[in-house]
Amino acid sequence: MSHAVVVNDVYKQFGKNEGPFWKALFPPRSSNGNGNGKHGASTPHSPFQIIVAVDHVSFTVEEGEIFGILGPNGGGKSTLIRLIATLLLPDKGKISVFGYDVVRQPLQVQRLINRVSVEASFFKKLSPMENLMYGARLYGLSARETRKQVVEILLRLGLKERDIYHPMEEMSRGMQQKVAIARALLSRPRLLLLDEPTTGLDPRSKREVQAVVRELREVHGTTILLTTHDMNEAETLCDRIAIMDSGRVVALDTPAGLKNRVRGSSEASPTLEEVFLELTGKQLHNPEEDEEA
Ligand SMILES: Nc1ncnc2c1ncn2[C@@H]1O[C@H](COP(=O)(O)OP(=O)(O)OP(=O)(O)O)[C@@H](O)[C@H]1O
Repeated sequence: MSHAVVVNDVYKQFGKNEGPFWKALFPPRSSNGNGNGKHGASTPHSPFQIIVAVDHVSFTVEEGEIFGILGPNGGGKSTLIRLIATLLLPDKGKISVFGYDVVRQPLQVQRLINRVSVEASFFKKLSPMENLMYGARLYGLSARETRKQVVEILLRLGLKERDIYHPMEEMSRGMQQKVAIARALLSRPRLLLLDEPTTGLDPRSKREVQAVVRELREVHGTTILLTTHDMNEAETLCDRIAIMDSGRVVALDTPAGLKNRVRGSSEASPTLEEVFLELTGKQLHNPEEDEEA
């Protein structure tokens, strides 16, 4: 197997301006002015807060693997995906996708990947078919072939035939998420980046999306890198899981390997939830539970 993604000692921070711009021009003498090196730190008088989103992360994803990044809100998962997708530049470290460097060879990388995120944008007055035909033109695909493919993919993802021709604004978020996945599949990416692909979906839609992810790997050998808050999803879908917390990878292993690490003397197999708690000392916060409550 060859490497699909190599992430080597990658670091990314964001600076958040917390006050009027002129304060940044006259930092108080007593502070260092930028809170550098500290996680989410700011000095008492500093208008800037430095947030370390990705903190010296390294891992490798093999071709054909389903690799999960599991972690709580703000853990750095989306930033990592956006770095791999060439949408952000790393401050330090190197990332390559099928041997191409994301900073020096972004076009080559972009031809091989596609990304689905929760904030996927569509022309809401247009139907899934119209949106996907528009996307297909951007990818340079033929209209006739694409029309057939769009129907096939959307039905496979659980949409009804009539939904394919209705305005997107009349669709649930779950259905829109499926259309976003369908759009990404049109370009037949070698690497599919799925940023929380099933967040907000009902259990049935979740299963449909997960089945398509598995099928993509089985039938087309697509490499899939996904982020999730969902322990069950990570366990059922992923060959390996990197647990990310506060920008760092705190563990990386197969689901079984992760469980073995914290098995201890007890015979019972721990849940991944328990593994997360053991490794980070925190509960994994799941926003969907809040929504459901
Ligand atoms: N463009 C940005 N500007 C400033 N801070 C940012 C930016 N993008 C992300 N951050 C911060 O970086 C940290 C990591 O965010 P990120 O979105 O990568 O986490 P996440 O694990 O994907 O969380 P979530 O599940 O909520 O999306 C957070 O503290 C976030 O507020």
